[in-house]
Amino acid sequence: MLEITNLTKTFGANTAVDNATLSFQRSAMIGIIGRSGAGKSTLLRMLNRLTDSSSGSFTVEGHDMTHLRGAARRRWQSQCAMIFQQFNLVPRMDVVSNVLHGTLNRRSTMATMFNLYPTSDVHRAIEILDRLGIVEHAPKRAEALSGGQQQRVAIARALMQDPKIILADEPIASLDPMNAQVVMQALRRIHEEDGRMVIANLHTLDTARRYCDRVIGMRDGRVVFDGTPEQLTTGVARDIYGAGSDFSEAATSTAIETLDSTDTHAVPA
Ligand SMILES: Nc1ncnc2c1ncn2[C@@H]1O[C@H](COP(=O)(O)OP(=O)(O)OP(=O)(O)O)[C@@H](O)[C@H]1O
Repeated sequence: MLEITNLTKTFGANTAVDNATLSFQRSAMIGIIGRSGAGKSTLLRMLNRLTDSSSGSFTVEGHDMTHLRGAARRRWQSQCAMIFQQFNLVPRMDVVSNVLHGTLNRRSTMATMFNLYPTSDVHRAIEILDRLGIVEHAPKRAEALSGGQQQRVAIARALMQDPKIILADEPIASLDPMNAQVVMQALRRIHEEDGRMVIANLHTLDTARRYCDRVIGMRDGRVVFDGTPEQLTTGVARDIYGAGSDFSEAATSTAIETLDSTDTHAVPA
């Protein structure tokens, strides 16, 4: 369904993504790993058409998306929703209105100016919030929610677009381990239950192994690994991260702890 061919992005003399060629025949949950500056964000931004590529192309179901302009580009952007590390919500606006912003591409300027949403969209927003386990927060300002809850609002906003693909750029990098787990489980469920493709840039190996069907490793702009979580051995990870024999997986890892460890702490009487 998604074919990426020699996709390249240069910034001056710096090649951020270097001839990436990847084939995605069916929907999957995909993790992209690699050290800071490897080109992971730039790759996602090219797919979403937030950034123009310098050369190469990508097609979705045979249609070239690389050179779309204007309304066609905006249509594509609504089919591949993007989620960011910093959630990108409107902090003072209530949760439901933030979610309804996911329909902006479909609404007229007048409707947007006066915050007029069809009742069916409001109902759908509530349903999606319920599915993500945060419906009780619907009337609150986004800024009153925890980081993990805010990221789930951002996922809800993405789902309002009914996207084919969800691109997540470091979706859990700002979250504590428990919230990270909840957000990754939400993304996994969306993939499994809806059949949507999820491509997530992840900064921890254990998260990629645990939640993804396929892992792509990038180093210095190039795709240097493309395989299953089982194939992602410590040796392979060392190559992706360009580390020496002293490489420790823990250095890339924020292993998700369970609440069990905190349960054992005695509570003072
Ligand atoms: N707008 C830009 N202008 C100039 N250089 C850029 C721009 N965006 C990215 N780069 C450069 O492209 C390279 C790849 O950056 P990118 O953000 O894609 O990497 P990354 O793997 O996502 O890293 P991180 O995990 O730190 O976000 C880096 O060298 C970066 O400095």
